[in-house]
Amino acid sequence: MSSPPIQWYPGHIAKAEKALLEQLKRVDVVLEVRDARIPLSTHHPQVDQWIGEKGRILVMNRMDMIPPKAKEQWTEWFRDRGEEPLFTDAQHGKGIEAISKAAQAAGVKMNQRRLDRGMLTRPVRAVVIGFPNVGKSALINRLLKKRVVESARRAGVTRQLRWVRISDQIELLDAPGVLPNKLTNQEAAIKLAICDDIGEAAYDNQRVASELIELIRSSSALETRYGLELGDLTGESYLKALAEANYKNDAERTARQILTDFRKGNLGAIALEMPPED
Ligand SMILES: Nc1nc2c(ncn2[C@@H]2O[C@H](COP(=O)(O)OP(=O)(O)OP(=O)(O)O)[C@@H](O)[C@H]2O)c(=O)[nH]1
Repeated sequence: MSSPPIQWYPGHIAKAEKALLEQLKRVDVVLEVRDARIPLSTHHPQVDQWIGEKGRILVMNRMDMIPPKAKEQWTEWFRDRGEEPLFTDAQHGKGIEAISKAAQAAGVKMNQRRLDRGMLTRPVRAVVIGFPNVGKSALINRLLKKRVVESARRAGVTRQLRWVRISDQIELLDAPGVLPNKLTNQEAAIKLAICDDIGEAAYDNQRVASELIELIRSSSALETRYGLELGDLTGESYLKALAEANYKNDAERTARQILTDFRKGNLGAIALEMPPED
């Protein structure tokens, strides 16, 4: 199919990047949130450079949306690279305690360095960052144990700065940092669009749904949900066939339905990315 590439608007990128750097300047520790369904595509190539020497906690959110096996394999893959991913389900409040503990541990290290330099100790300062809609606000609310940050299904609802206390030892910026994405890698852009992690980019639902069909073809999720065999059909042909069978030939409505079903978990727990072979 020859629809235009998925793009974000350059003005947004410059503005988002500036806001993000302002937030990062103020903190000791960064909670980097990724979507567990697509841990690589929700990794921003510049994030390591932006975080620099600060502590980083790697949060894999939406763990409820991937099979336990995928979680195990990703954990092993990241550990082989010296990283410890912490899996959360911010919607239902799972795995949150481990995040607070990790932030606290980072604070202990920071305060040891301060004491070594003859300075007073203070609470560790942290910020949650990640792509649009990965669950940053939901995570902040869970860390605070209350709903103070607006958490919405729409991408891009995040606002400005305020410190909130999670405990005696941790202060958190209540507004998450949104990672701007230039979307130069189209394969990643499509996965972000499928997962609704793309913010205000424009894209073609039918193309994105066709790609989703291709990506999940080895599972029986589509047959189970829609009662239509995939067989050897391409994603595009399956979309057409399903539109004809169930949706009065309306391919656009069919595409939106498939995407909504995937995003709501109606197709089951599916990882769209698995650790790459070495
Ligand atoms: N199933 C599931 N849904 C989640 C999880 N975390 C967040 N959500 C849902 O994902 C949607 C987006 O969550 P938000 O917390 O608003 O995401 P955000 O990253 O703050 O979004 P922006 O403000 O747009 O950058 C909401 O509908 C949440 O309820 C999770 O772990 N599992």
